[in-house]
Amino acid sequence: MNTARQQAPGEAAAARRRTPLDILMNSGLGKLLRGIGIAPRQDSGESLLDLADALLSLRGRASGPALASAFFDLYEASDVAARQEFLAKIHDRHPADGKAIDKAIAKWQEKRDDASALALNQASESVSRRLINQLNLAPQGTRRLIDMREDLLAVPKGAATEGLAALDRELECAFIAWFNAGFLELRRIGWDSSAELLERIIQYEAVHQIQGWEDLRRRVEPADRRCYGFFHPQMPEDPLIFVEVALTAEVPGSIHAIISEEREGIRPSEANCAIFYSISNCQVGLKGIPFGNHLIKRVVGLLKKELPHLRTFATLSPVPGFAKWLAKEQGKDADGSATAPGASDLRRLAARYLCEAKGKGNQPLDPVARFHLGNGARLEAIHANADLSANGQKQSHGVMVNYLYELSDIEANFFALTELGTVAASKGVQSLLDEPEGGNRKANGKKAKSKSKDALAA
Ligand SMILES: CC(C)(COP(=O)(O)OP(=O)(O)OC[C@H]1O[C@@H](n2cnc3c(N)ncnc32)[C@H](O)[C@@H]1OP(=O)(O)O)[C@@H](O)C(=O)NCCC(=O)NCCSC(=O)CC(=O)O
Repeated sequence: MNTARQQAPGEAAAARRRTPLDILMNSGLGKLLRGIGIAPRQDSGESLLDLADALLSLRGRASGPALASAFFDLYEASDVAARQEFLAKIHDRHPADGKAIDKAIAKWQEKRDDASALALNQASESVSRRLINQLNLAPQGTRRLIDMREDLLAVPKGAATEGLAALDRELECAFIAWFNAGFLELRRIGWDSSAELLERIIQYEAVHQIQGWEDLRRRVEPADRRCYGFFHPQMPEDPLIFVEVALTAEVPGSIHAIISEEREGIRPSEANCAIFYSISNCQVGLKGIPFGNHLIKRVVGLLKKELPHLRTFATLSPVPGFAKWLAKEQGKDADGSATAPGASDLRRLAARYLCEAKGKGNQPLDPVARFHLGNGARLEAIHANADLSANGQKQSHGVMVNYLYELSDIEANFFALTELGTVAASKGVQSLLDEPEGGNRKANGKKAKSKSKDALAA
């Protein structure tokens, strides 16, 4: 006998209209919340705050993960304004407990032992950090916290507050610990990887756009092509960062040689070089958590093991800030609309830009140079007409460069950059810098602050 009750007209629609908050409050958890005097209000920015309070007061109880899950259901069903309102208020809602800190300091001054040091540490732990740890217990908690930080980073600069900055610092600190490279899995991504993962690779590629499935296939399937990513156990089909590698006979001087449809493949046994030609961070919410350095070094290690005959590990990299810098040098609008000089002049100017132009903290101005040189690589070669795509022309007048990863030199290169402000550059690049001034160079008499490997070793 069918005992199912017929739904009255409109009942189904009413059920559909029930918000995640209604559902929560009608569940066992809702009863528990009411039992401890917490009754979230309907306005979702406020009810998120109420639910966060409940989570904090339920510390240590078995219902924590279920409540964390309910919190995220409500958070994700809220519009971006309500989500950001919650983020703006939550940190300030729970200021540090000054009395508890004073008491712990007094105890530390009296005893100066491990127990009082630990008590001081606990007393000064921010409530936001506790909340983050509680939320991480929800199903997919880490992934959902990353998305939450993406919301936080999207708050317009004008609306930034100290509370938001403090919450961001707490999230960043938690992520630095959870995404320590030691916990991450390095995996090869191939044509046989899941469709979900491959779709994400197309979406996340930030350097040389992937023009659909066939283009992707050319980058991950042939024996002389590799793609590797770092994965977190909670996000097995969603990479944190990935790098595309070409196995080649020689170090290439143009991107066409690597991604063109007509290129002729080689057998891995014939390859001398592993060329990193595209590395992309994937998760906006993990901004500031560095993975790239570890990824490149781990991939070099892996390839050396698999193909011990490989001699050269280098990149073929864009120079994204070059056209803008050149326009400024030439006194044109800083929109990159400078007239491009001839090829040899371009290489000389690019050498100056990469070795001498400095930004914040006296670091290389170009973001990609900052990344590779900061990893201890050496600026090896500069190529004109190397990226003829519209984007390549716009950002660097077609210039691309090779950074060389010579594992034995990495520490010295890094030291020279950070301690002396000196860019490690090959003899070829050095000679570009030494060419007499002319054309567009401003006569400022500045001496090149870069050294060849040999000069550094001397
Ligand atoms: C290169 C990275 C993996 C480095 O990651 P990090 O975590 O170390 O650094 P980050 O992401 O915080 O970036 C530092 C600052 O540089 C800026 N930045 C980074 N890449 C940029 C680019 N291509 N054009 C303009 N700005 C760029 C960031 O916005 C940020 O600015 P702010 O500090 O103001 O917020 C990543 O930045 C990234 O995915 N970039 C986009 C893709 C890219 O350019 N890849 C490198 C070129 S390919 C390549 O070189 C070959 C290869 O290696 O395979």
